[in-house]
Amino acid sequence: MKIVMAIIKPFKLEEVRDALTGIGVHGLTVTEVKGYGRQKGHTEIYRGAEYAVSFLPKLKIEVAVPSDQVAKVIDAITTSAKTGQIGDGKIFVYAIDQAVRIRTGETDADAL
Ligand SMILES: Nc1ncnc2c1ncn2[C@@H]1O[C@H](COP(=O)(O)OP(=O)(O)OP(=O)(O)O)[C@@H](O)[C@H]1O
Repeated sequence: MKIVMAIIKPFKLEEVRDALTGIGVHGLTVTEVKGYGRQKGHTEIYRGAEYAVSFLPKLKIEVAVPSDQVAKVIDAITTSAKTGQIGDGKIFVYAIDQAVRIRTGETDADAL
């Protein structure tokens, strides 16, 4: 199993969620975060205004999926979160050892 973690522009959340639902992803976690990428010192448009970038609001999305679904999830996020402008975000993938559904005690792929 893997966690696919994506940092996206906040206004892209609905599109990304719809794309993930469309490929059968049943759950995700969203966290409000702040960050910057390589454009630091340049500018980025946020809610119609141009900002000199230090830390900009972003959303962090985390999806736990079986390893064989990672490529599909990355593709769905990339396609739905992309504007083509700077600051579109990044995707990081890392391994997880275990998953448990608290209500039933199911584990690993059955718990996702
Ligand atoms: N190396 C990194 N490590 C951790 N988080 C990062 C890293 N790079 C970017 N991020 C996070 O991703 C967000 C979006 O990154 P961003 O798209 O601005 O990266 P970039 O490399 O400048 O790409 P672009 O050229 O598309 O602007 C940042 O605000 C930050 O939260």
